[in-house]
Amino acid sequence: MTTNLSPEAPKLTKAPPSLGAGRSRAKRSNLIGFGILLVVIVVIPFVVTPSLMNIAVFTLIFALPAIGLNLLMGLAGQVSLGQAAFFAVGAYTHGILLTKYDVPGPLAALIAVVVAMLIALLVGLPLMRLRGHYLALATLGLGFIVMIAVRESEFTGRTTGIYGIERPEVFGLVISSNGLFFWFVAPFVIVALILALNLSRSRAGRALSAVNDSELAAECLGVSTYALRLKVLVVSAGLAGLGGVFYAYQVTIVSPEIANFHYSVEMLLMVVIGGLGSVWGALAGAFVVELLGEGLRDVIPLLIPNASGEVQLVGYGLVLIIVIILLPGGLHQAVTSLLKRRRSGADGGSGAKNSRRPAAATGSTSTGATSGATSPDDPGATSGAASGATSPDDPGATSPDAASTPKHAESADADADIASSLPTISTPLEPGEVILRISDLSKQYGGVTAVDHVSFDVPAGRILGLIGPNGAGKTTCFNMISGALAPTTGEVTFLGQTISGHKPHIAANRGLTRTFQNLQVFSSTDVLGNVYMGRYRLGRAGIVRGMLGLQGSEQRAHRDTATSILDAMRLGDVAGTEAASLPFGRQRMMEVCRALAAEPALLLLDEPMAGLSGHERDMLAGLLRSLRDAGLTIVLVEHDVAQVMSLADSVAVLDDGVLIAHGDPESVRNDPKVMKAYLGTDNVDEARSELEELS
Ligand SMILES: Nc1ncnc2c1ncn2[C@@H]1O[C@H](COP(=O)(O)OP(=O)(O)OP(=O)(O)O)[C@@H](O)[C@H]1O
Repeated sequence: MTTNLSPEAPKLTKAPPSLGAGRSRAKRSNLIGFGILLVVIVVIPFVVTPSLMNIAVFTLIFALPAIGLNLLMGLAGQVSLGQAAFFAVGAYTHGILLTKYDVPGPLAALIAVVVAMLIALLVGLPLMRLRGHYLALATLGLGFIVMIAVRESEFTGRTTGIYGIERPEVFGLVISSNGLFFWFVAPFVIVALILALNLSRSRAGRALSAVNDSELAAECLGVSTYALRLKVLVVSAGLAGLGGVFYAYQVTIVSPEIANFHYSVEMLLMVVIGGLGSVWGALAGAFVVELLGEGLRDVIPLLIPNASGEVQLVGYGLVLIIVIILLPGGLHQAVTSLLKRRRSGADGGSGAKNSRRPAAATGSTSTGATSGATSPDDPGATSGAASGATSPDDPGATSPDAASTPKHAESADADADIASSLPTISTPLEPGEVILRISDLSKQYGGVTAVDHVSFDVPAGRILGLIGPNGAGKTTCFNMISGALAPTTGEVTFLGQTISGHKPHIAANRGLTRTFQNLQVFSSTDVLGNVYMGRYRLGRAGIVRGMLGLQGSEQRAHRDTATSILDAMRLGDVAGTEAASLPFGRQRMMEVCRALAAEPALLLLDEPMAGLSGHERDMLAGLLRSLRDAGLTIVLVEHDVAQVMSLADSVAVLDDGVLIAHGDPESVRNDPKVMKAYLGTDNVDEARSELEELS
């Protein structure tokens, strides 16, 4: 059963974060980008015509809200249709403070940005708890509220707005010309670009990308989706507010129209044209939309005489549709595919032979989202992404024995030794003490009782096998333990604290990690990026540190650990490969690596052997034994009864949601109720011989 917590991410192609070889290439590209930008900024005021200068100034002004919106949509997966509201709040606050209260410009700007952020916080606090497109609807409403409020209020100048805003002064020099103003705004845009780039590469940025791939998996690794998204909304509004400040300076009049839906559509268009998730794309998109706006202003009156300004929206709408259809990854996709083609032409295709190189992270942005494969809009999508590797297109994947077994088969001893190369396990309990208590747990789906008043304890440092026929309620039980589902009745306590009814990150941050029956792969990143995400709960750097780029050493340490886990688990050769393109068996092993990277005290494994080759099964079984011996507690849902019986210290059996047996493997194997559940016969001798055959 797949549970997906987030149905709301947009389905546009998103620029993927790479943690493998593409990372240094991205750094180099950014440096080149900033070099070019600096030259352009210095040169433009000397070479362009006044009308182009005007476009250039508005490009920089609107790049700020566009960068913010891009963070919100591309990184946090939240669509906002009201970015103009925060822009307007910034512009109005700044204008009012300057003209009515004579507040110095820098202080007024700071207050304007803070006010925009506070309003975003107020809007986001209730909304970010909801799933779906509520933020889009609410922000759309917010735009109308701001527009009507300023239009109706005397304080904000009604329809006339706030006028008489003077151009800023820097060291006594009035920034009067467009060229000077362009240079005045440019440093702020550069800083915004740096902060946004840092954020998208940071621990928080990677977590948000992971949330967009699979909210459930990210939450189960300790990511608080709500808190992260709320913070990004606030940052995004701050950038919009800053854009509003410069807008107020530039036009010197702030009127209600700036909160108009029209501007929100423009900002949305900037993000989509630039490429969702691409920080540079937001700047490029701002330029294209400003240019387009200027063009449409000239063209529309020729085509439709007496057309109102609103008709321009039709033009934007058409461009939006064309871009979504023809270039879902926007300019970012166009540029990266071009560069990739040139690169592969330059090395005569030799790059493809290097399996450590990320196949898509460096260029192709299309894999996950164009197919919708990782969109949380589609609950089956992530497993689809995973199973994409098992499709008939990938024959190797459907026969994992052939595809996923490393050529150099290692000895069983070496397999069992893997555990010693993994992060140390620290369980705060003595072996045998209760680490997980399940009390009277039930789950009702309408008339279906998936789990029926189940109670059992899991002792620390042991492997508990949870078995049962199809539909017995095993996954539902797992989902309630990990927090993916709220129980109808009952309680789950982990390390003495109640975790049931809380979001999965609560249990995850206490040391409970899980894998999934239907794989939940973070398909927007590479294999290393997936395992790196397992380290999330052990990191400390938040959004601010991430934006300031002050988490390098923490990231390096986690990346090194993730690399050594992959090496230990014989996946080092695919560290830089796009995760969703791995054969099914290796994806499953990667999920196990990701879970182990979290250094859990309790590991829930949902059918970890499914789809593995014989060698991989043996390797995993050896690994689980070693991990148990090292102190890790494991709860294992598995259909391979023989494996469970040989691995588990105790076994719990569910049938039709009811716990029908719980004890050591031998007593469970001989329990008539278990035999009946599995084999449908009360005849103990007949059942026993059939069970023996099965084992
Ligand atoms: N979201 C849902 N809505 C309605 N019924 C559900 C839902 N999820 C699970 N069920 C039902 O609850 C029961 C238990 O399902 P669950 O997936 O937990 O079983 P399972 O033991 O994990 O099965 P399997 O081994 O086939 O994965 C089944 O009858 C299933 O149809």
